[in-house]
Amino acid sequence: MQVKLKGLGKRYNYEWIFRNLTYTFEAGTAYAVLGHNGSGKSTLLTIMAGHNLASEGQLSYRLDGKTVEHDHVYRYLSLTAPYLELVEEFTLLEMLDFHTRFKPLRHQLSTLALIDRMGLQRSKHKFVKDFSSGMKQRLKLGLAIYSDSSLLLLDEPTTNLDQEGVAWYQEHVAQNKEGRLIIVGSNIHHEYSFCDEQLRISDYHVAPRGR
Ligand SMILES: Nc1ncnc2c1ncn2[C@@H]1O[C@H](COP(=O)(O)OP(=O)(O)OP(=O)(O)O)[C@@H](O)[C@H]1O
Repeated sequence: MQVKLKGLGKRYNYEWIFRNLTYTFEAGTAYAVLGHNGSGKSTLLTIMAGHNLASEGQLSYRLDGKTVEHDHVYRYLSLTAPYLELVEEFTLLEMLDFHTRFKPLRHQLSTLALIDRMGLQRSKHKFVKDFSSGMKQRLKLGLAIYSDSSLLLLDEPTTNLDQEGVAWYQEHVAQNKEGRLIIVGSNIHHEYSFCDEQLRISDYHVAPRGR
């Protein structure tokens, strides 16, 4: 998937978060969207995912040389972010069965094989609400990384992960990078060290009047 942003801007009420963002994210490349807390990384990722609307400018998506309509982009993307909720009332197996009904896994991976890859074999029948915060994060990442998507959006991907979890994330994202557009919203080096390109959202901030 290729995503082109042309003159993109986002404003909440009277506050411009970023403006004049013209940039092309190329297929098969991993990008880090960098910036301090509150700089607009999540806002940009949610706009690209179609969960949020830009205030000005255009976005366009292309896959294998064909334009993808905005209404269809959700079919080709997977996203993980701290604000996204899992279905707490499901067991792990139920959660995966539910998810894969809408979004199949890469390379026809079975749900049991995904559980193995997430290292959650002993928690198959555990309710998601009883998972630790690190287990929940691993599950969210597993679902995003292993969904059959050409656009993978990872917002603060190692939130709640310990050192072993971070190593797990790095290994699995590297193994599933090829051929995909990956965009990581982050300000922690170990989350985006595998990325090929960097975009600083602060380059698109608007100086307050009078400065
Ligand atoms: N729904 C909203 N309504 C009003 N303002 C919002 C809304 N969502 C985000 N903002 C504001 O937009 C700015 C950018 O927020 P955003 O969450 O995109 O930043 P971020 O770079 O992802 O931050 P962090 O690193 O803390 O996650 C902040 O000033 C935030 O308060």
